[in-house]
Amino acid sequence: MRPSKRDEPVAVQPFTPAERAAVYRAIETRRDVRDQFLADPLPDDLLERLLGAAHSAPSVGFMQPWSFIVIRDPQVLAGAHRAFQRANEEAAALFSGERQERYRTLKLEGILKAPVSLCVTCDLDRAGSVVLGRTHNPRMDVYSTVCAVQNLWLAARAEGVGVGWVSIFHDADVRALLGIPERIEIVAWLCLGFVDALYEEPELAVKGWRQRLPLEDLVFADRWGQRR
Ligand SMILES: Cc1cc2c(cc1C)N(C[C@H](O)[C@H](O)[C@H](O)COP(=O)(O)O)c1[nH]c(=O)[nH]c(=O)c1N2
Repeated sequence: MRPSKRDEPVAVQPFTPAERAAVYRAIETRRDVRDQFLADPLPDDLLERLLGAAHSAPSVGFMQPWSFIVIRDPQVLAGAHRAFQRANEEAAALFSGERQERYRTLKLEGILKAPVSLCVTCDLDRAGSVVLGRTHNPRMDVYSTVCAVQNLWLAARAEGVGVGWVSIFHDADVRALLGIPERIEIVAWLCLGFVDALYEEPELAVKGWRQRLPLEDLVFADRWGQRR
């Protein structure tokens, strides 16, 4: 049987300098958004493009383990906000002294301000129990789902849409709120909405919580810990 065209790689078209710059600009100016969401609803076609970007992510064995729950119901959003508040209080209590005071000043979610939230889940059984590339590391499906989140986050930046990842929840609260079965892993709660202002640096750095580490401290040569 002759291979069809689809069976052969095609010549790559190099990115123009402007296209390349746009990719790096999206990466470098992407921010986690908590408070800058505008109330304007996200058009359906825009949301579809963002979901399409997420669905273009790499995945182990091409299992595409992700699902996306689009949440606009004010009651569900209010329930998520209450779940956040409960968990955030517990989290605050784990810091002490000045650190705890600073923690309490941080804004760590935008659930009620963002017009839509997305819950990104991972179905560990989507491609059966034996998955190409996952046999020796069962976490690979969750890693794949995180790739989908990052694709969406970068595409959103290019669309003028802010994304805020909220992870200060008890898993069981989100599961009950959204009716997620036990066998499905919850990976991310993302708040989405248009933004017209973003911090130039991570907000946690701007607010003095933690600074960006020097890249040269994180890159080794040939052996872990061995400086270049
Ligand atoms: C897995 C995961 C989980 C969370 C986050 C990120 C990721 C990757 N971040 C956002 C995080 O604080 C932020 O990415 C860093 O501070 C760096 O800032 P920029 O994303 O560059 O703006 C985050 N932020 C927040 O305010 N509340 C949260 O619960 C979380 N949870």
